[in-house]
Amino acid sequence: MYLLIPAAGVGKRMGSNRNKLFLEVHSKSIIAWTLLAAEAASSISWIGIISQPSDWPDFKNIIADLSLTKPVEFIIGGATRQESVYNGLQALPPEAEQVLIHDGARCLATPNLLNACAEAIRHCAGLIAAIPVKDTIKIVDETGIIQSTPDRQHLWAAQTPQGFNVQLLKQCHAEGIRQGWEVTDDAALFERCGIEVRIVPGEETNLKVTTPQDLAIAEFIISHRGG
Ligand SMILES: Nc1ccn([C@@H]2O[C@H](COP(=O)(O)OP(=O)(O)OP(=O)(O)O)[C@@H](O)[C@H]2O)c(=O)n1
Ligand SMILES: C[C@](O)(CO)[C@H](O)COP(=O)(O)O
Repeated sequence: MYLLIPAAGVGKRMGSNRNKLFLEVHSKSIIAWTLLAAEAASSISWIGIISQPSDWPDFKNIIADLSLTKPVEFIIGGATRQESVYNGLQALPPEAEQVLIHDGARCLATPNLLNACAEAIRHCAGLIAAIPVKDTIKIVDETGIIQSTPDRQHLWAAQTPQGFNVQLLKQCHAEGIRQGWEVTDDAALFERCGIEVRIVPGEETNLKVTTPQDLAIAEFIISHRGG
C-alpha cells in the first residue's frame, strides 16, 4: 500500500517557531514516531513525505537514524493541507490504485490501524478512521447563543489514516479546485462529490498533536505503552 504523509505544516496552534513535527515526544521527534508506525505496518510498502524543501535535510537525518527499510520519497508541500495532498497524489507512482493518507502529526496511530485501513480500502472507494464523539456538541451562532444540539449518535471525530481509490481522489481534488472548495480533510472532497466514505474504527489514543497540551498527552501515552 502507498502511504502519503502530509508533513508540510507550520504548527501555528502549537506556537512553535518551526515545523512542529520536529518537536520531541519521549525522546523522538513526532515525525519519527509516525514513520516508525509506517515501518512496522506490514501493509505499507512505499512512503511519500509531503513537506517543505527547507525541512528536507532534517527529515533525511531522522530517516537515516531510524534505518527505515521502506522506500521514502520527498514531495514538495503546498500552502494548505489540501494542496499538500494534491501534490502527493500527483507524485504517486502510476501503478498506485489505492492510497492511505496519514497526518505526520498523528504520531500515535498504531501499525494495526494502518493495516486495518489498508485492508479495508481494497473493498471500498473511500474510508476514514474515526471515533464516536463522547461530548455533547452544541451548534453556536456568532453571538455565542446555542442554536441546537445534534444527536450524538451521528457524530464521529475524523482521524487519519484516510484511504481512497487514487483515480477518484484525484478527480475529487480537481473538482475541489474548480469549485474553490477549502476542506480540512480528503473525505470532505469525496462527500461533496457525492461519493460514499466509510468509517473504520479509529483509536482513542490517535490524537493529532496540535497544541502544547496534545504534546503532553502524547508524551504520557507513549511513555505508558508496553513493548
Ligand atoms: N500546508 C500544509 C499544512 C499542514 N500539513 C500537514 O497536515 C497535517 C495536519 O495539519 P495540522 O495539524 O493542522 O498541522 P499544521 O498546519 O502544522 O498546524 P496549524 O494548523 O496549527 O498551523 C500535519 O501533519 C501537517 O504537517 C501539510 O502537509 N501541509
Ligand atoms: C485530517 C484531520 O487530521 C482529520 O482529523 C484534520 O482534519 C486535519 O486538520 P485540522 O485543521 O487540524 O482539523
